[in-house]
Amino acid sequence: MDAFQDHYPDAVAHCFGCGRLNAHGHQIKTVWNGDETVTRFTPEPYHTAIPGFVYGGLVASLIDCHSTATAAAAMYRQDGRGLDTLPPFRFVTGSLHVDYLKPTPIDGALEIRGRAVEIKGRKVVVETELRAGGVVTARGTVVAVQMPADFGAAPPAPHR
Ligand SMILES: CCCCC/C=C\C/C=C\C/C=C\C/C=C\CCCC(=O)SCCNC(=O)CCNC(=O)[C@H](O)C(C)(C)COP(=O)(O)OP(=O)(O)OC[C@H]1O[C@@H](n2cnc3c(N)ncnc32)[C@H](O)[C@@H]1OP(=O)(O)O
Repeated sequence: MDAFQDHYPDAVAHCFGCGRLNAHGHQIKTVWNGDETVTRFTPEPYHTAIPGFVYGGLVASLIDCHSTATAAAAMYRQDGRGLDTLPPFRFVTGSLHVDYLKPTPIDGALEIRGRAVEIKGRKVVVETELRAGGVVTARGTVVAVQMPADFGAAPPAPHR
């Protein structure tokens, strides 16, 4: 199944967390599962905080990009539009809040699930949980805001 990020136009596909054109990034892939969205990501040994556990910044960035993708997808779904239709909805992070509930083990796949809980004007609030081995280890809230027209005016980053 196509992931949301597969539909991002090239000009906005360089994000470290979710850009398919960023060879050094996470390149997360998010899909619908009913009313929720799901991303799976397997951390590498170099994503370590304390040996055996995932660096909190990685957890935050997974929640961040999963949630901005969820915001865009929720807006398309609300408008009854396909992901390839124009004009594209482009979201950036206005606010990212993460509660680290338990240490996140590094030895296995992480599952990130999100839900749009508010859509108002250009703003979507997304609540997201990250699980390791079925246990919720972090919970996040993201306020995603549709990009102002001038935000993406810079040329694409050179990393491919
Ligand atoms: C399913 C997809 C298919 C295809 C999609 C197609 C295209 C999508 C393409 C690409 C996606 C784009 C890029 C990749 C995605 C994500 C990247 C990952 C995330 C990041 O790495 S991204 C970098 C970090 N990010 C920034 O660099 C933002 C810097 N910042 C700003 O550029 C402005 O600050 C901005 C734009 C955020 C707001 O500015 P603004 O002037 O537009 O805001 P404005 O005042 O109009 O507010 C409007 C409503 O948002 C609320 N609001 C605003 N800010 C808030 C905050 N901080 N906290 C709580 N609520 C907030 C207001 O309260 C109001 O809500 P209300 O109406 O309810 O009062």
